[in-house]
Order: sequence, then C-alpha cells, then structure tokens
Amino acid sequence: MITVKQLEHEFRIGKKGKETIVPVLRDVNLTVNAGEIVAVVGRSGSGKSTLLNLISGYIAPVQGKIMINGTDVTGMSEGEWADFRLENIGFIFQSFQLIPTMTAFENVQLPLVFKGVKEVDRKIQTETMLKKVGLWEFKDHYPGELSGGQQQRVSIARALIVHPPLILADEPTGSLDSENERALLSFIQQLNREENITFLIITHDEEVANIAHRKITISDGRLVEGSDTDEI
Ligand SMILES: Nc1ncnc2c1ncn2[C@@H]1O[C@H](COP(=O)(O)OP(=O)(O)OP(=O)(O)O)[C@@H](O)[C@H]1O
Repeated sequence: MITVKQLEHEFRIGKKGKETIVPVLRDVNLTVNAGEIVAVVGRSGSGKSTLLNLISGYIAPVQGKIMINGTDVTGMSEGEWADFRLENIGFIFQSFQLIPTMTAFENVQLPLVFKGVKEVDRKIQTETMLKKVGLWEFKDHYPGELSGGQQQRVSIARALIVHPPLILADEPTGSLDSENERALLSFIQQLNREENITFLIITHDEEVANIAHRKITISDGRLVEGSDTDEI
C-alpha cells in the first residue's frame, strides 16, 4: 500500500543566504502492506509528523521515492495530490480539524462536494456514514456542540466517506479520554478487519501501538532496530 524508498528530508530555516539546514529524515525505507495497521513511534522531534506529511504530499522530499496504492506520487503537482488524496487517503488528526461553521452533516459530506458528487447521492452516502459512526441524531450539531469523542467520530466519518484504502492518523487518541480511546481503537480494528483499510498511525500512546500489527520506531530521523527495514 505504501512503499518509501531512500527518503531524505531537511528543513531550511533562517534568511536566504544565511540558512541553516536541519536534517530531519535520513535514508528511510519502509513498506506498509495492504490490510496492515502500522504504528509509528518515536520521541518528540524524531521526524514522525514529517514522515506523515511527506506521505500525504503536504511537503515534498529532498530525495527519495514514495509509492501509494500502486502510484508513484513523488513529484506530483499540488492539484494532482489533491485529486489523489480524495480517492486514496483518509485523514484523522488529534485536533479533529472539523470546520466549526459547518454541521456534522456538512463536515462529513465535504469530500463528496469536492469530488463533485450529486446532492441526492451525497445525502444518501452522508446519512449512511453518520449512521455507521452512530451520530445520525447529531447531524445538525456544530463541532462546538459535540463532545471530543463525537467530534472524532465525525472526523472519521469524513475520512471514510470516499472509501479510501488508506487512513493516515496523527495522534488520533491524543484528545480523547480512555473510554473514547477504547471505542476509537476497536472501531479502527473493525474497519481494518471488515473493510481491509490500511492504517498508518503516529502515536505516543502504548494502547494505540498495541493494536498495530507492526511498530516502526523513528530515532533522529532514521528507522531503528525492530523497525521495518525491508529492501525494496
Ligand atoms: N516546518 C519546519 N521548519 C523547520 N523545522 C521543522 C519544521 N517542521 C519540523 N521541523 C523540525 O523537524 C524535526 C522533526 O519534527 P517532527 O514534527 O517531524 O517530529 P515529531 O516526531 O512528529 O515530533 P512530535 O512527537 O513532538 O510531534 C524537529 O526537529 C522539528 O523542529
């Protein structure tokens, strides 16, 4: 599902001509197979979010190659990335990233609006998805009128609405209490089992790492012992 080959990334900070180069990822090789749940762990500042941002196309690598779902995404334009993400990747974030001025219904249907799906079809699909996450009765609530766990379920419904084969999650339980965390983790396992959705999850949380089939550790920008270092 994801193949990353010899990925390198660095940030340049400071004024032009006097830039300091901050190396972040070095020679990262990894494979995530379809149907896997993979946790990415590592200390703060080790490069986990940078790896996710590269795999999401929000930043471009200095070197290396990324394949997702059979497509070489390295070097795609912003427009190509936007289309690719809509078809292939769902996102779940610690901060939910819902649009506060839109209801739960409007937030969930948004990817379908971007895809140009007809209103009548959007309505049916959004209803199905809100029912799936148990929030149909909250469809007219704004994010501010929902609990943290409910907001995370809205964000999952929004991620799932286009039926992506891959979900990328950045600290998805970071804002949840332990009850909502358990519910989210069992939902992730259910989606993985029943719909074969692949998950790549950044986490500091042992409970989250425990549901993963495999754990990848990043230390100072490199994958370290116990990690997937498959030659590709
Ligand atoms: N836009 C940026 N410009 C310059 N340096 C950056 C930028 N983004 C991240 N960095 C640096 O890159 C390194 C890796 O950051 P990254 O956010 O990937 O770490 P992380 O493992 O996700 O950390 P955390 O667990 O705290 O979220 C850090 O040293 C950070 O300061």
